[in-house]
Amino acid sequence: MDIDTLNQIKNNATLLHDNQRIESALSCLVEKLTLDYANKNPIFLVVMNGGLIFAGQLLSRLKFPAQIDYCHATRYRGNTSGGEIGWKVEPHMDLAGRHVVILDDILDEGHTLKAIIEHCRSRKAQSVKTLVLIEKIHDRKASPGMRPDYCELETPDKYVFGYGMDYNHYWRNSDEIYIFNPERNDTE
Ligand SMILES: O=P(O)(O)OC[C@H]1O[C@H](OP(=O)(O)OP(=O)(O)O)[C@H](O)[C@@H]1O
Ligand code: HPA
Repeated sequence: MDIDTLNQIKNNATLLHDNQRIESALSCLVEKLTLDYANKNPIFLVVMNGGLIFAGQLLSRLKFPAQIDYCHATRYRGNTSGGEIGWKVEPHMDLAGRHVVILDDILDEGHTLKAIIEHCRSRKAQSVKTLVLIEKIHDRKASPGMRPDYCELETPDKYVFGYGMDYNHYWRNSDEIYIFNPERNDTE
């Protein structure tokens, strides 16, 4: 995609959460995680690539000891609708007996988190919780009623990008979250 088109995608998008809103969501999450994990020696398992920005901004604010690992499972591959989940990198650390918090950018249909939760349980984690920046509201969840354990932001059932979430592999670097407007672009 050329640079003009990519700039147009962002100019034609609708701002959903500005940086101030995201910062206050991060502050709430820091409070909750501190209450729940300060004495638990947790592992934050970051789901690449989408969890990268959120993890960097959030985890550096935590004032208690924690370990960070990552994994990479993908099902969108730059598209705006998901396919089969594929593991690219499994968690490296020994999860047995540990409190694991899976950190990702978005819970959309939830197939990604569901697969990672099952993986952590199969490796005998003592507890497994989910922490996402944003939750998409619709009734197509991988398990009916599936919700993240920690999350402060919501989006309607639209494709969103920014703050780790990509449009066609771009714009993860935006510090705000936007709704993609397909009708204003001739890309899809
Ligand atoms: O709830 P779901 O419907 O499963 O979708 C959420 C997942 O999709 C995105 O990852 P993607 O597959 O695009 O990989 P990426 O992070 O490498 O872009 C996002 O980062 C989540 O991990
Ligand atoms: O709305 C989305 N935006 C970016 N990545 C995603 N992965 C699942 N849903 C989305």
